[in-house]
Amino acid sequence: MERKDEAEEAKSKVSVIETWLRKHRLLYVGATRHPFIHSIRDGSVDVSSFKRWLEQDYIFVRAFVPFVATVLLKAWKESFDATDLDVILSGMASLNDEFAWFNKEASKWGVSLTNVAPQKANLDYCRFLESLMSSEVEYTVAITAFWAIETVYQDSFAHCLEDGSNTPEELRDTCQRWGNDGFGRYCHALQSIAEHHLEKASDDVRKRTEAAVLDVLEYEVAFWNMSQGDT
Ligand SMILES: Cc1ncc(CNC=O)c(N)n1
Repeated sequence: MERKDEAEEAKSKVSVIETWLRKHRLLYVGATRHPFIHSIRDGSVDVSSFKRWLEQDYIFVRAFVPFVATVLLKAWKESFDATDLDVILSGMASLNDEFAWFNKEASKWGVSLTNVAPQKANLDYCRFLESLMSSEVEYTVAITAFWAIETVYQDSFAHCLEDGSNTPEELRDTCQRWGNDGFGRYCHALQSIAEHHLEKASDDVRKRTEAAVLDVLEYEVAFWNMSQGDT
């Protein structure tokens, strides 16, 4: 029995991304099971924290669009697989809907999205996005960072919709936005694309991609901290 398990394990080679997720498990869990997410899931969330998150996230997503545009540009230049473009474009299309959603959500909560000052954790994260927009950053680095950014939200908000969660009705829309199955499939598609490029990448590019993923996870933790008011 044991022998067979070992043989099975040897056959299914662990992917680069899976290896990183195992290696950096604590940080990944820190980003996707943050106290802010727990508070949404158990219904104890502080309304002012949620509103702060909403205001700040709108600013972040404004900066995220040009980042995704540069990922699209790199895919067009550096990837010979047309599905890369299709998947990234579908991500851009959902960002378009997201702005309409932010406006609707803001009016529901009595929040104004204009004239919000970005907080430090947000500025830092946006500056990091901007650094990834440089044409000197390889497509492999950029698409994998993109996957990580989307996946943190997918994993976090899907957790708030699982059986046994106690997410308040008025927050379910937010959780659905990123926690729905379609968004989950889109994140998997991004993961396959990233993995495909990582398999072919040089050690140097792989190292820099791993560092970028770790940066993303750290910025996400800081972003949740900021939302809770502990900047
Ligand atoms: C801070 C942060 N990280 C990831 C996402 C999800 N991507 C686009 O919406 C987001 N909205 N905000």
